[in-house]
Amino acid sequence: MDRGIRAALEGLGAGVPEGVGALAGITHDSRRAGPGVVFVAVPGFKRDGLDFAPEAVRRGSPLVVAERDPGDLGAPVAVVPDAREALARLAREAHGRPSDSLLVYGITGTNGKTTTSYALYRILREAFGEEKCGLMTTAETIVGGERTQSVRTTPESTEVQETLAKMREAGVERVVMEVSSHGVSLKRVLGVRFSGALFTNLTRDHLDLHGTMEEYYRAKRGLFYMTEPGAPKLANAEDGWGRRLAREVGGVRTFGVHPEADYRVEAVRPAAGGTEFTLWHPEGRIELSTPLLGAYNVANVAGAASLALAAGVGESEVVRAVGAMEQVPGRFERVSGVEGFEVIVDYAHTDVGLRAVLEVARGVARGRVICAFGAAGERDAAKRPLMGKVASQLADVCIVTTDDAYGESPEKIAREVASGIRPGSEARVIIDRREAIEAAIREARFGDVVVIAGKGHERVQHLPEGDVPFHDASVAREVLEELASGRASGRR
Ligand SMILES: CC(=O)N[C@H]1[C@@H](OP(=O)(O)OP(=O)(O)OC[C@H]2O[C@@H](n3ccc(=O)[nH]c3=O)[C@H](O)[C@@H]2O)O[C@H](CO)[C@@H](O)[C@@H]1O[C@H](C)C(=O)N[C@@H](C)C(=O)N[C@H](CCC(=O)O)C(=O)O
Ligand SMILES: Nc1ncnc2c1ncn2[C@@H]1O[C@H](COP(=O)(O)OP(=O)(O)OP(=O)(O)O)[C@@H](O)[C@H]1O
Repeated sequence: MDRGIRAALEGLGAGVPEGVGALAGITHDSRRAGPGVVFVAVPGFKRDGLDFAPEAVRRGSPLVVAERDPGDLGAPVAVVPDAREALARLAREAHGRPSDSLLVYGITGTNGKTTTSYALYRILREAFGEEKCGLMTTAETIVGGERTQSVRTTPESTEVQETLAKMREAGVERVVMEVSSHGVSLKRVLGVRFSGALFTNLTRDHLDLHGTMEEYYRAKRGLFYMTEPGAPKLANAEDGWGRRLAREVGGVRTFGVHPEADYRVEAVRPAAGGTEFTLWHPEGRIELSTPLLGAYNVANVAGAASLALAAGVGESEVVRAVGAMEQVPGRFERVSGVEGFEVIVDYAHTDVGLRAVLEVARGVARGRVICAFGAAGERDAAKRPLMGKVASQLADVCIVTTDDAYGESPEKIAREVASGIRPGSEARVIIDRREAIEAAIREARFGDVVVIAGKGHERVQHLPEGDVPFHDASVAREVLEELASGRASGRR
């Protein structure tokens, strides 16, 4: 590790000053600093990492890497032009360039990244075995079958490289990695060698970071420029940005129901407990049957199948794996109950995601669709009324509640969401998420579908007063149990 870090610093034109002892790690977080651990001071959105350099040095960091030398830190400072880039390059070298020994497939886009990643991971598992495959998504990280919950979609470069190194050491050969636009823009995946890339779609989100859709698109496109020439690259032909990507970047092929798609989807039909469709590919066609519901999941599964075929996986493995796909945590997750209605937990947190899940819910419902949802704080505020509008168009009853408010007022966010609700719709605001879920479930009657949208697999709710444990599916289960026991004892 020491040699790798020194070489990377030299590569950045900084070098390690005389007398610095053995280097044993890299961090951007002073709370993780320690003897031998190099502290990289990143100028953040909220704070300047340099403010924490004295703490890192106190904890034992022998070297600080920063964009300027504030003087007298008590440790030498290596000055670099771009701290995030330095962090990524140092992390890659510190871990011995793990992606050079792996085949890493990056999945990007606004919606569908996690589902597409799980589908591709399932196919690779079928073809190469569980112990040879890894997965990094918003929901989980899986190393050779061992699962841990994720905190972020694409973590900082130190964690990306560390996880890839862990995978390499465990004997993993192929990795599916969900890559967020933050991951590209904030250089979290810089230095990862990608052996395949896929673009799902681009709709309004994260403009708080990117400013414009053009910049947001360019961030996603960045993944394709980091992908090896000649490696399989796929873009969704149903999406205008996807078609643009295919025109702009050499070697990108397209998938979807679009008539000119290279991997063309045809004859989509509902089947018992799922969906069937035909996928034409350059060497023929396959009939796919997936337990997932909805047109958007056809796009997700078709994308994953196309990338797998382009990467050389056999048709029969693709067909078998797609047919055996497991529940993706928090994506159209059915919470079982005995009440004669369905409760669905879904991660939809944009107007597009909400439309997608509510359309499927409408298809499943024999009665009404009841939707409890909210919008996140400190994130692109313009999507809030759009979410209210979509929910009131597609659900019979809307309950606006709190998502992750972070430091923002939940009441203010809810007002902004509710401002988009169509006049005359049946809608309520219940700020407390638990109470909102309870109200939605108590409202349901035989044949109805309750959709609890926004937090999916997540187990923490970020509120102005701090983080609290919260898991939509567990809360829904508790409410259903209360209802069942109340009914058994004659209450209700
Ligand atoms: C906008 C954004 O992405 N912010 C991330 C960024 O924050 P920042 O640069 O503003 O950091 P900061 O808090 O100002 O601190 C500056 C520096 O001081 C350091 N520090 C801070 C405190 C301390 O005690 N000691 C210390 O050394 C920090 O480690 C950091 O390097 O760097 C921090 C350190 O890694 C992240 O925790 C933080 O993610 C926040 C929590 C976050 O919510 N990010 C989301 C928006 C995100 O990244 N989402 C994407 C997209 C998901 C999707 O597609 O929907 C994702 O990939 O997950
Ligand atoms: N291809 C798609 N098009 C539109 N909406 C989709 C698509 N796939 C999934 N969705 C909706 O978006 C939600 C999130 O899906 P998924 O987790 O697969 O996307 P994601 O891109 O990983 O999201 P995030 O970046 O926030 O992690 C789903 O629960 C569903 O409601």
